[in-house]
Amino acid sequence: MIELKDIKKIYDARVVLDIPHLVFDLKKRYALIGVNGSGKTTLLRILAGVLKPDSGEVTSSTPNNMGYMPQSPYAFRFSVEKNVAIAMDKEQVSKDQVLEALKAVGMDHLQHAYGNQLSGGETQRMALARMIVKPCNLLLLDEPTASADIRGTSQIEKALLKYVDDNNCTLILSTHSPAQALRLVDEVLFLDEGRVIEQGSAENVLHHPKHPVIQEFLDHWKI
Ligand SMILES: Nc1ncnc2c1ncn2[C@@H]1O[C@H](COP(=O)(O)OP(=O)(O)OP(=O)(O)O)[C@@H](O)[C@H]1O
Repeated sequence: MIELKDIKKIYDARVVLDIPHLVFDLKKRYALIGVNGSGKTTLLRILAGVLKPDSGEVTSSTPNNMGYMPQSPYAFRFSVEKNVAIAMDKEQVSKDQVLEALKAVGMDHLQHAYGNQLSGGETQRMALARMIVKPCNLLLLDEPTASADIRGTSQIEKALLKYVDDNNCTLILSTHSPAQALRLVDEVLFLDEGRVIEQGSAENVLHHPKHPVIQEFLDHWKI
């Protein structure tokens, strides 16, 4: 398990993340949901170890071989296939593996294009291929389909689920889409102003929320 104790992140005297205690079960898949600025990225960055909390600690019961995809992934100024291969050590790189990862996210037709000339949705898919080209046991994804269209979203979700199953991997992602959380994860953590205000099965939190803030959030999704 991954355990967070007394985590606080403060910017300009404002507490943007305040998590007294939180446990992630390594066998489960989680979604962080909440409005803009509720602390999803901050929490993911602390879990990934790229941001230090101002207080508290994160501990893990097993060593983590982690993959972290930020909200705006980096695209290098060379080919898409090289952008993906860069995730691996030189001696490990196999062209077939790279192509397979690109195929899984529907990007194989762009393998020779320049990484830095892709659209936003294509860049996101390339970055996801970079994640899934190598095995890991903890995948942290910050809004992995934010720039993808409906077809891209479905391709990414399919590739993600397969990867997580094949690698027995813990998944923690942030999303704005309750429907996506219901498709992908076991548990939802709903964040509001830096606090987890509700946690439970995706079904319970998103179909039977206890907190009025969550109900209001969900009302915006009704069509
Ligand atoms: N480097 C920083 N300096 C000052 N404030 C910051 C910094 N990084 C984040 N914040 C603030 O912390 C709060 C939480 O930001 P965070 O990016 O975690 O939110 P989020 O839930 O991921 O939002 P979004 O849905 O827009 O991605 C926001 O109010 C943001 O303005």
